[in-house]
Amino acid sequence: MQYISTRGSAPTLDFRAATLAGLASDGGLYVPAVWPQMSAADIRALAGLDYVETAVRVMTPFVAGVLSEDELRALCQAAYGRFSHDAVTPLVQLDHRHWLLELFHGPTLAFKDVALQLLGQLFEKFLGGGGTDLTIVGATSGDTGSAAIEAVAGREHIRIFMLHPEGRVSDVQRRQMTTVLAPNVHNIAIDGSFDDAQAMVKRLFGDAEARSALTLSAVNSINWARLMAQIVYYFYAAVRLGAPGRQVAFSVPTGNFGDVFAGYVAARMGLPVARLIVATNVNDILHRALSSGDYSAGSVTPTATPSMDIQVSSNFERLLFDLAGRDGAAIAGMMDAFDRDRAMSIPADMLTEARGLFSSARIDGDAMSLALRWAQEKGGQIIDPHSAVGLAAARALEIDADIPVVTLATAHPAKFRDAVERATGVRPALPARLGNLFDREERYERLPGDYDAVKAYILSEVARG
Ligand SMILES: Cc1ncc(COP(=O)(O)O)c(C=O)c1O
Ligand SMILES: N[C@@H](CCOP(=O)(O)O)C(=O)O
Repeated sequence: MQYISTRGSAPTLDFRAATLAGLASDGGLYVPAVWPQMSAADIRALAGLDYVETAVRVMTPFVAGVLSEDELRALCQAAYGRFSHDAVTPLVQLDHRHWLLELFHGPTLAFKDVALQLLGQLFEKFLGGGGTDLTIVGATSGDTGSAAIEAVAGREHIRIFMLHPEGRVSDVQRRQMTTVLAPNVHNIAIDGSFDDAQAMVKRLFGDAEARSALTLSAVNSINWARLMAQIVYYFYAAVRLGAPGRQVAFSVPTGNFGDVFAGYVAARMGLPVARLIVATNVNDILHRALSSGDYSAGSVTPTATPSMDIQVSSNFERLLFDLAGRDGAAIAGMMDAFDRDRAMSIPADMLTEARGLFSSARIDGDAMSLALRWAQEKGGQIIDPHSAVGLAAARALEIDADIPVVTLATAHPAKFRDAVERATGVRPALPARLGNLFDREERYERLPGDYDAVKAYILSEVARG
């Protein structure tokens, strides 16, 4: 499989090179040159397979030419052997038509582990012979940070710098990052939003001085390998609910558009996805884009769902690329204009096509709390606020009654104990696997929301060795 950039002018790469590159050199995002296809028979054959075997069948075409099926299987076994549930991503039924897909049974209790545990293995495999020292620079609104740090802490040939918006992640999320004291881990709290942090990361990739001093890679969902691993659980869930003989709808709490884009890829590969519901909090750029074509970024409003406090959704570019007929030059033009104006209008024909599969809803704090209580009272589940945004959207939108609706439960409720307690009266206990999180020493650097200051810090830390 070859990978091409959404902006059309970066070199075409194989899976290994695309994974190590993270972001394309023209500022675009890598996508497979073609979407692999799974026939109804291929999908039917997934019935009864465990998570690892499902992962191998779904991901093999994406790694073709770089990893054999057996190599991929070994990496998946190592990655998913660290999950606390045998099913890796179990389905839980809430009522006659609503289901939760629990994606938080990995080491850091959020869906990010599903991809980042595998990405850690891939980095190790690709750098195994030594030679290259990789500098990973990432931005997090809370969950990617700890999952990425967990996946690479202590690994040789890798250094990670993780930027988070100071004061805008939960105390559990912050401590999951800042109490990892491995020498290759650098946490940076910036004065700004996740969007500011993400913009700095992307700018670094385009900075000639930084590129000559560092071999950069990415752990955010701008890295294709992140999304590839997330496609698997759409197949795993849908097959358990009757695919390919039955359509399934998914509701996805959305921020950077990575998780729901993985669902889009599953649909493009042949999975019978009736609808993908893009559920946003009040930072609703994606809801506005999909409902009215208005893709304009306002400022970020802090909410009880901090991981989704995002206004510039990187992976939306990957959808636009497909909607524009894979015209890289057109996307480069659109994205340049967006960078300049922080706003764009989605052309009507592209919007109509997107709406054939995507619906959207904006869920405010009250609706989120109501969904938390509904899950508690009707479904017997204490869920996290992000998952509640997805559930609220799933219940608000009309989907044919015979189609099961799966809400992606993206984080464990214990990561957001205060918000869950406010809505439900229940304070979720921290799972034992987090250990003595609140007794451990924290270490992080505080920096202004200034690109030059962040770049100087990264370059000086790398130079110190
Ligand atoms: C708990 C949680 N839910 C939902 C999201 C949104 O996912 P995405 O950014 O892939 O849209 C995130 C962060 O990305 C998250 O951490
Ligand atoms: N919600 C994320 C934000 C970064 O998204 P990513 O999926 O692109 O890494 C977080 O928790 O950090």
